[in-house]
Amino acid sequence: MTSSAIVASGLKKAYGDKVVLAGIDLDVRAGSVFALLGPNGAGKTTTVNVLTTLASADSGTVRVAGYDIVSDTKKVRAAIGVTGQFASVDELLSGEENLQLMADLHRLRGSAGKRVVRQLLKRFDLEESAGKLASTYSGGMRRKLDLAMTLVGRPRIIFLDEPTTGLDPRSRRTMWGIVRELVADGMTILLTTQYLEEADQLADRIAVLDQGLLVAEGSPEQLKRQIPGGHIRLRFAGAEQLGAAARVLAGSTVDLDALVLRVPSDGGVKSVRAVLDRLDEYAVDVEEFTVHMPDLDDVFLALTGHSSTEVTSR
Ligand SMILES: Nc1ncnc2c1ncn2[C@@H]1O[C@H](COP(=O)(O)OP(=O)(O)OP(=O)(O)O)[C@@H](O)[C@H]1O
Repeated sequence: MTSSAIVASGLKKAYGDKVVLAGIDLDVRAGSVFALLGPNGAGKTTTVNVLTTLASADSGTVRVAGYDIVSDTKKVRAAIGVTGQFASVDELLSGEENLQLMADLHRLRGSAGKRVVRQLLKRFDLEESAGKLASTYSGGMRRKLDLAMTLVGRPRIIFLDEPTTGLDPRSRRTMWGIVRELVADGMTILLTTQYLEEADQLADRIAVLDQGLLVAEGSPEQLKRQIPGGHIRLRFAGAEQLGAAARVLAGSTVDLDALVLRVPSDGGVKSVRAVLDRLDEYAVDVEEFTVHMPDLDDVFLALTGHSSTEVTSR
């Protein structure tokens, strides 16, 4: 039997006239990663704030770790960890001091506290910088420290609000590795993200949030099936070259005005090479070449009929 770590039903919230959550239902299985995917302003942070008891909903019910967030707030708080977009790291303390502070807050006294701090510094590869002020840390290090601080309390459920926004690709991959380890340890993770790739990489289930409503929910595979695949975009110097390319590349679509040809592709080296080889074989010259993988915009266009940046008034 699988149990639910988070169950939300009919969540609504408005700030004045502005409806931010318009009736959200969620069911997050224990031990899984659930991604809430949406553009800026979709309501991701507000959802996390409500689920973590930081903000109250206007209506709807939520149970987290089996407890009602309104009548059992303390028990909910004891079961969860929250890592936000604006880290709770104290810049004027060292990494080690920040962790020690959390250990003190969780009443892990003496050697027990020191042991936890040491273990977390090691696990997050922060030992070398343990004594340095957090203000000197890079964005990636700060996120790691923030997450490490969350883990001091041994939460069963972790909320990660945009854990990799603003990080370079390498730090992003490190963070993904950490998330996978946490799940392997049996934790439940609800993360919010603006990146389809991140949700795809990490999540068992993805819910797409658009203007306070869930417009789709499913496994990454189910969701991607609804989205047009990747393609290679080729731009030519003239209509003649464009026409020649269109004749030799099966399944391509022509944009005559832009002198552009779109060729369906998974973006992999093999399929890219096959396209270039074919053009070479027929001596067709290409002006510009880009590989396009589906992103949040493609998801939104496919699911909602509008782009992720297009704001419509409710
Ligand atoms: N305290 C508040 N008062 C008024 N409006 C708010 C408040 N908090 C959020 N909003 C509005 O609610 C909407 C949703 O915000 P929210 O932060 O939940 O979105 P988000 O999906 O997390 O976006 P982001 O990626 O930018 O954090 C936005 O239009 C925002 O301006």
